[in-house]
Amino acid sequence: MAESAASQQAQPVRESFGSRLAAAMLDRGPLCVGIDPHPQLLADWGLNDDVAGLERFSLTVVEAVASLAAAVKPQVALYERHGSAGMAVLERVLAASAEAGVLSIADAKRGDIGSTMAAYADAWLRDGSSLAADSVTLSPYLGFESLRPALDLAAQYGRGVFVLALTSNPEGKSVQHVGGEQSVARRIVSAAAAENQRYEGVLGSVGLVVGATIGSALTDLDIELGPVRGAILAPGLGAQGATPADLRATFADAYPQVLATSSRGILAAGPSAAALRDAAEETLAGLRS
Ligand SMILES: O=c1ccn([C@@H]2O[C@H](COP(=O)(O)O)[C@@H](O)[C@H]2O)c(=O)[nH]1
Repeated sequence: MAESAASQQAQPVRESFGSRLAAAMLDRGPLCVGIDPHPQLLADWGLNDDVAGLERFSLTVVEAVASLAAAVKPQVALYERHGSAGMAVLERVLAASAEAGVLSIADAKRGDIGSTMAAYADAWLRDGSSLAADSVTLSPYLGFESLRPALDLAAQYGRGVFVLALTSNPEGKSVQHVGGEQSVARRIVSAAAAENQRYEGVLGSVGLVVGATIGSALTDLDIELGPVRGAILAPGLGAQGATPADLRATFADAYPQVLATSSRGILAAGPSAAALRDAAEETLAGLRS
């Protein structure tokens, strides 16, 4: 007899990332603080656009928000632009986040053919890698199945992935909305739901990125997020214009799965750690009300 897809999947041996994230969201609330050390923000904080400025900026954010955010999300591009020394700072930011007890999401948006994907998975998700984060963002536009090495490694190591489904930028529609009733976004959501079947009774390791700015796209494309049984990372709050009310209207019944993420909207309050905390707390209050 043919085995079902779910029973063929490797069974997770560690607590799922979804379950760890759900516990953090229950404890602290549904906020992820993005760590995006843009040159302009470094300047506004009185820091140089160099490796020392990058490190001071990033560790200040971790220290300020680690006890009140469910997760932090360093934007990898803003470390890469400083070369290998910038990536070494990112390693220290990930280590500091783990030490401070806050989950990390490396916003790397990786995606490639399977053989190369295995190397990305090793870098971001394997125990012992200096870049290993609790989770990483992935791009499925070489085909969802090309992400297989990362999907399997995440499950094996109790880590997570967030797959781009409906991104917060206006240009995303030109790819993600294509396909009518079987839109690209809908297929990605279904594939994520199938992956999470390997988990029983808890949120699985595969989350999705669905922007807070997408308006009525879920309804227009007939997409339900509840059956995914994974966390929804929602960027777009704050600097991109979305409000907590938009999040509630957009996600409706799926709102409890949503981890809202804001970077510049909170980071603009720095460099004072107290002011950063206040900004994060104000955002959290809006998400809870
Ligand atoms: O659809 C997406 C996916 C990722 N992002 C990333 O989130 C932050 C948003 O920063 P803000 O300053 O809060 O606008 C940034 O790192 C993006 O690359 C996204 O915005 N939308």
